[in-house]
Amino acid sequence: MASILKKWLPGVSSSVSKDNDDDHDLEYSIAMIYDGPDLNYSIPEISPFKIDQIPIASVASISSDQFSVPIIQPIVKTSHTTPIRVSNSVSSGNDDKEDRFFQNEQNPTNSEITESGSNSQSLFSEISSCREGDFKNDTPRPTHVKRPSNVTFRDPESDAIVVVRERSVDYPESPKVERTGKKGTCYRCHKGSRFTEKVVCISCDAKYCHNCVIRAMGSMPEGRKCITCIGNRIDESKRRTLGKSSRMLKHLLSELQMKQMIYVEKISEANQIPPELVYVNNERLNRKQLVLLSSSSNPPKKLKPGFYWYDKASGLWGKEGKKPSQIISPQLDVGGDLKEDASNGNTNVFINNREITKKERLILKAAGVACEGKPNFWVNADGSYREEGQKNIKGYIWNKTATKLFCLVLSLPWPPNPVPLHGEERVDIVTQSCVDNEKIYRFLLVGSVKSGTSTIFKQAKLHYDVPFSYNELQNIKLVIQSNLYTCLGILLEGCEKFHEESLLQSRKRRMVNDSTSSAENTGNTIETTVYSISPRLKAFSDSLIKYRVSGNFSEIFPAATSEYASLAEELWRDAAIRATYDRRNELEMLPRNASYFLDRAVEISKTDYELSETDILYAEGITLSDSLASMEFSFSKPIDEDSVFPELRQDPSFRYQLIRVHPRSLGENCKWLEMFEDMDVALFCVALTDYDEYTVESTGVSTNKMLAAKHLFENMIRHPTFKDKKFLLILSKFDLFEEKIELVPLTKCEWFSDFNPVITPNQNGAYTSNKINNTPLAHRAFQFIAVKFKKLFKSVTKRKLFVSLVTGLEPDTVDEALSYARVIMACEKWIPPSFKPEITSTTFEIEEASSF
Ligand SMILES: Nc1nc2c(ncn2[C@@H]2O[C@H](COP(=O)(O)OP(=O)(O)OP(=O)(O)O)[C@@H](O)[C@H]2O)c(=O)[nH]1
Ligand SMILES: [Mg+2]
Repeated sequence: MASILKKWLPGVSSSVSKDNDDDHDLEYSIAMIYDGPDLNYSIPEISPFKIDQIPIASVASISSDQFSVPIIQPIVKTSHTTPIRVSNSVSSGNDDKEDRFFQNEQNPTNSEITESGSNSQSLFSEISSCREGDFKNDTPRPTHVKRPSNVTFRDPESDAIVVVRERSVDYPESPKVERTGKKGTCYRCHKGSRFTEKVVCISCDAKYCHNCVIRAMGSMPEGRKCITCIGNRIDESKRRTLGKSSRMLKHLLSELQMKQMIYVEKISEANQIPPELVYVNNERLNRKQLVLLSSSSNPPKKLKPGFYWYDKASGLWGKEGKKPSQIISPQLDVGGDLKEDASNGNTNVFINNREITKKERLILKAAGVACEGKPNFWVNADGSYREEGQKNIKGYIWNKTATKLFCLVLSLPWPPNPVPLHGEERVDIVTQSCVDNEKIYRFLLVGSVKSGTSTIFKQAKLHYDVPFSYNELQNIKLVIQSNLYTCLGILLEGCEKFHEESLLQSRKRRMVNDSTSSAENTGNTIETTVYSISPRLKAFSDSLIKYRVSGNFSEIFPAATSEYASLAEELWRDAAIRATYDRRNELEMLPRNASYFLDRAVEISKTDYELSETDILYAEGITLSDSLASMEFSFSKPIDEDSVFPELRQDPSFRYQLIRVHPRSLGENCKWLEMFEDMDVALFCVALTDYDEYTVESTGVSTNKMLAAKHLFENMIRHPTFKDKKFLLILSKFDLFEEKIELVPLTKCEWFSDFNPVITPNQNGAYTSNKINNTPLAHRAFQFIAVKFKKLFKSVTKRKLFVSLVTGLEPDTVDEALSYARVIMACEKWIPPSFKPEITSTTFEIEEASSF
């Protein structure tokens, strides 16, 4: 490239550098120095990274097929430049408007561009003489748009003048921290040198050494950011490093903590691209469109603020004014209409109304497409093309080896799945995936709050022999130990409440009895003392109540837990607490398994306390932060020999991953579900017992938990990333449900108000309360709930919902549910539609039409 320039312009020296900014977009940045009589610009050899600092001389990123004689112009700032072809009568209306759009105080004035030659001058003058106010109103003007720099060239083939135009989005920089120490040292302790390994804050660029990083960044709720930067946007130049692991952090954090850090760094709201900085086909995106774009099955790679064009029919995608860089998911409802000049092609050949570039024309030729005349091809996502106005498909662009070769050579994108899947080819692919035992199949486990997802996750770990990590066990221990004190706190609160109630009652009685005998008063005094805690335990009880309020264990109980164990046990044995525990049904907050742990207070508080399997299962949670837990496993047994899925008989070699996410981590309206787009089956867990329970939201509104679960379910199945996913509904806590349904009618939940089991007499003519047509009431109610969810799912997705009944404390039911998920996935993935057997929609069949 440099030698070509020298040949054409003897007075011009140049330096050429590769711009590796985009995977598919290898281009050359050229800095030119013209040393002619009128101009005296002199720039030493420059590195591509310093291009921005060059005050004069044009630095352009140009494609090899689009220039002839460079004419030098001053520039203000360059990051990306875009060649557009214009005729002497200057640009089209749209170009006009766009260039007006770029005018601001930074623009070079007309006088600054006089060196550009008369053609380009008149062109530029005409563009810049348009008033900014004329710009299209429906596209809001970004407040931080940098002005384009322009370079004009003469096209060798057409003699037309080519203007290289730049458009880039500007945005408020994240504040950079000021270094107080020497260059290369740690920003906190000022020790070390530039060779010391450091972790960099993705927002302010501060760098911390091994000793300081945790102190400076704390628990990293938004990933690698200083505590003071939490909530700040990230430095855009670091966007590509988001979610990348760091060697130093790997040593400092546990595997799980590392995973969580990576996860939150990727999903935190503050770290996302502001949608208003992304333009597609000249239209600014909103949050919904950005999520749609980035959660599509094939999203733009390394998306960053900027201007892009997108061909919705074919999925072709590129930076504005440039050749396509990728083929993304087609038919996404983002951006405006594709413009003819979106990629600045100059070939007279059009694809879906866009004039293509010369490189693309080569691809068409390689695919055997006749490009004579001024053809306009309609190209679909599968590569099929037809000529404008014609019905018949003329052929496929992407299924030729030559096309692929040309795409590789010309750095043009190649579709992710170019072969049309039909006939024999499809069967080959099916067979291929069956032997592909390297791949991991992923199940995402999500559920409403306290639906039992952690219990299922832990049960699966125990059942499939997946060891708990040291950290997980420590976390569970900590949860159990702090729960012990939480339960005691709940009991104490209850105790106080009952004490006050009985005081009030005895006062009332005393007033009534004042006129009667004094003997009865003695009895009332005894009643109030039942709920009085022994004075010896007063200080400890006060601390427990404080802990209930603050939730900060180490602050309230600074010594080791073992120090308080005997006090905890003594309190648990106290008569007042016992009397309160007898009324535990009135204490909503008290977990059912409280006595299991309280009975063993001393043992649990010991430092060498060893967890049993039951302890693990009964303990709430799996991670302290409750955000994300993941395990890999293999099924212990293959699918039955007589199974309809022979492909799965070799199954033990396949690996599966179960990922449990707390709904809180999915954000409002499950917006972060897009992170889990590569999941094979979504397991949605609902506790059957939720139907008569309530949750109080942050707004103070109390909502029925079953309706809250329904709401979460709807959000998930409507989410663009999950709308085509297989769903398995897990209805959990069946053991508790069996007990509850006998006492509390299902109609307590308004969604189930039409549950009206027809109770028919048994063979002896007798009516039994707990059996309907010989089906236990709990099963009938379960089926009713399952059908409610199935109907809801069908109405939204037009597809079938699979349902499984689970008791988290029973390993077999958990195994059954996960095995069922495997069958559902296998059926979807590997069995060609024509061979697909009908799988039942529940682990045991539901008669949808039957009366309840
Ligand atoms: N009896 C019984 N208890 C269960 C069952 N499943 C869960 N539990 C209990 O219900 C409580 C909540 O269960 P978790 O597994 O922690 O529920 P979760 O979905 O993780 O809830 P979050 O902490 O909100 O995420 C725990 O005390 C469990 O021991 C079950 O099938 N039967
Ligand atoms: Mg939990």
